[in-house]
Amino acid sequence: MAHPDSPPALALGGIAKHYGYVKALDGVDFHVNAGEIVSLLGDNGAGKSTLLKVMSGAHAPSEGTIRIDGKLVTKYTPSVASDLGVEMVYQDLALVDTLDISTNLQLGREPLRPFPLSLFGFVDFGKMHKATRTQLDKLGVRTAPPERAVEMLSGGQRQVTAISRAAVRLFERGGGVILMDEPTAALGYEQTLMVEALIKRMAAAGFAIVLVTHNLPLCLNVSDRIVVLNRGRKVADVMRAQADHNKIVSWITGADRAEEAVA
Ligand SMILES: Nc1ncnc2c1ncn2[C@@H]1O[C@H](COP(=O)(O)OP(=O)(O)OP(=O)(O)O)[C@@H](O)[C@H]1O
Repeated sequence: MAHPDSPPALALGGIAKHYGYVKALDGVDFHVNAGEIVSLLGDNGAGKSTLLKVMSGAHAPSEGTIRIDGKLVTKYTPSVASDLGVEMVYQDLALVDTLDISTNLQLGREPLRPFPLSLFGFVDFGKMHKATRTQLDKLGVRTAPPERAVEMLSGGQRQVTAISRAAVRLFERGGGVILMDEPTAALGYEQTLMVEALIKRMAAAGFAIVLVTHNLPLCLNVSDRIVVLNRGRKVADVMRAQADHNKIVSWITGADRAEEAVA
C-alpha cells in the first residue's frame, strides 16, 4: 500500500470532455493510489471509456488537470503516459497473434546477440525466454510456456499475457498505473478467476489499478474502492465495504440520490 503521505499515483481534477455538443464528462475528480484497485462503473454511455482514455493520454480533456505522483502534467499523450508509468491494457488486447508470448512481452526490447553470433540471427531467443520466465514468475503467472504463439492461447491466457506485458514494463520502472478496459469481457468462469488473481497480485506488488467493467461480481471481489459515473458525472466514490450489489445498481441506474455517496 502507498505511504499515507504519498500523493495519488494518478489524479484527475475537474475533468470535462465534450464531443461537439455531447458532454461525455462533466467535472469529474478521480484518483488511484499505489497498491489500490479502483473499479470504474456506469451504464452504457456513462463516460467510463472516455475517462479511461483521458487517463491513458489518448483523449485530451476539454477541461481539468492530470497529476501523476503529484506532479501536474501538461501535454499528456499516450507516449508521455507510458514514459510516466501509465500503461493501458486494451480490450482488443493489441497482442501480435503470430508471435510467441516472450516476443510480445519484450517487443522492441529484445535482447540481441553480439557479433559473430548475430550472423545466425539477431535476437537471442534463449535469453529472451529466460527473462520472460523470470518476469512471469515474479508476477506469479503460470499459464503457458513463453515460447508458445499467442494465437495458440485461450482467451484467459491472452488476457493474462496482455496484463503481464503492461506489468513487465512497469516492473522495470518499479511501479506505475495499469488501466484495464473490461479485462474479463468474453472470458469464462475459470479464466475470470485467473485474471482476478493476477489483478490482486499486481496491486499487492504496489501497482495502482483502474478497472473499467460491467462485471459486478469481479468489481465486488477485487476492488478497494468503487467509482460510479452516471451521464458523465461522478455519482459515487466509496470504499468497497460501503458498497453492495443493490447500492451499485442504484448508483449506476440513477435510482438513488447518489450524490450523497461521493466522498
Ligand atoms: N468519439 C466520440 N465522438 C462523439 N461522441 C462520443 C465519442 N466517444 C464517446 N462519445 C459519447 O460520449 C458519451 C460517453 O461515452 P463512453 O464511451 O465514454 O461511455 P461508456 O461509459 O464507456 O459506455 P460503454 O459502457 O457503452 O462503453 C456517450 O454519449 C457517447 O455517445
